[in-house]
Amino acid sequence: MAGPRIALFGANGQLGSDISTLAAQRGLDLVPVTRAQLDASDPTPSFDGLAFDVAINCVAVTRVDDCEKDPAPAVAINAHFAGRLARACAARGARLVQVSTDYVYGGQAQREPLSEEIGRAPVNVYGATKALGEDLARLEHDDVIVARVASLFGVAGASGKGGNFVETMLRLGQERGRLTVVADQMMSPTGSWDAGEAILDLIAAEAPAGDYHVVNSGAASWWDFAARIIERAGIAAEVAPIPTSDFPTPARRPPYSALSNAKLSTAIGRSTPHWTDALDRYLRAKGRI
Ligand SMILES: NC(=O)C1=CN([C@@H]2O[C@H](COP(=O)(O)OP(=O)(O)OC[C@H]3O[C@@H](n4cnc5c(N)ncnc54)[C@H](OP(=O)(O)O)[C@@H]3O)[C@@H](O)[C@H]2O)C=CC1
Ligand SMILES: Cc1cn([C@H]2C[C@H](O)[C@@H](COP(=O)(O)OP(=O)(O)O[C@H]3O[C@@H](C)C(=O)[C@@H](O)[C@H]3O)O2)c(=O)[nH]c1=O
Repeated sequence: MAGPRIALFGANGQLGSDISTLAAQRGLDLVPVTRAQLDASDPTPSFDGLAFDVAINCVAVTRVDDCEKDPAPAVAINAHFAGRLARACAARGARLVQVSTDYVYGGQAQREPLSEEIGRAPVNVYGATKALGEDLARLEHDDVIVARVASLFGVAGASGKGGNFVETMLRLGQERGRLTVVADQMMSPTGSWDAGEAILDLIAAEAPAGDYHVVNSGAASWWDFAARIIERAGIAAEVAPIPTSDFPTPARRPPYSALSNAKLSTAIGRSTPHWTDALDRYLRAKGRI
């Protein structure tokens, strides 16, 4: 076993399961922590018996519309648990990698890839609770890396969502033959495998504490993303672009949350693959191409 001992909270999730696999491949000393061992909604969670040098927090409530309808679980898990874990890290002198989201943005005017310098402006409860989680973690501890990932797709699928956008598009494309997808929301599609690689690289590089946009290269609208998924999987379905006003949802989505990953590239000494490359690897892993 090499390097620091890493405790991975949310180890069974979409991102967590890829990080577990990657850590095993790299021969890292990783301790998976799952819901069965620790309930993140507990106001007094016990971290007793857990020894680690770095914690990665992949725990979250990820159903964006549910957060809007009932904020309480997201406030407890996305926000307060991050603060509680940060306090436990501070007590141990351990670094915290707090996984966050592009949905901390959305209210800003800028329409070019956002750097870490721009102010956060969430437009929904999920994003607001993730932003609060970042803040509470930093209040409790100096040594926090906030790793903002986005629009994740990984082979396990998000356990909270019961899948991911790629699987939804593949299913709807086969069932309906015609999809309508919003073309006026720009973001950074990101394979959870590549996000996991970059997070482990940040840890290995002992990158300075602070915020990092941990995303694949390139930006896309959800329509661009859907059209590419359907085309690469060879599904005979039309993908029609629509405005957000034609797809009402309980929670607003950011009109623009494409992220610049230049700071990440500098920190880990490489750029991340383009999202189309990550999508091809995902579809291959799923036996779709
Ligand atoms: N999915 C996405 O598109 C994006 C996700 N993110 C962020 O990435 C991170 C990982 O998300 P992802 O892997 O996709 O999502 P998942 O829903 O797959 O993972 C969430 C994890 O949180 C765990 N969890 C939820 N509630 C509790 C609880 N009460 N106690 C203990 N564990 C709990 C889940 O456990 P269990 O497996 O037992 O349910 C799961 O392991 C999160 O921080 C999320 O906010 C950011 C941008 C995009
Ligand atoms: C299924 C579907 C969705 N859409 C729209 C709705 C929405 O605006 C957009 C994205 O859809 P979803 O609801 O699947 O995505 P959403 O749950 O908003 O995804 C977000 O999840 C959280 C956890 C994050 O942190 C974000 O980075 C982001 O990945 O696509 C269509 O236009 N047509 C469709 O058929």
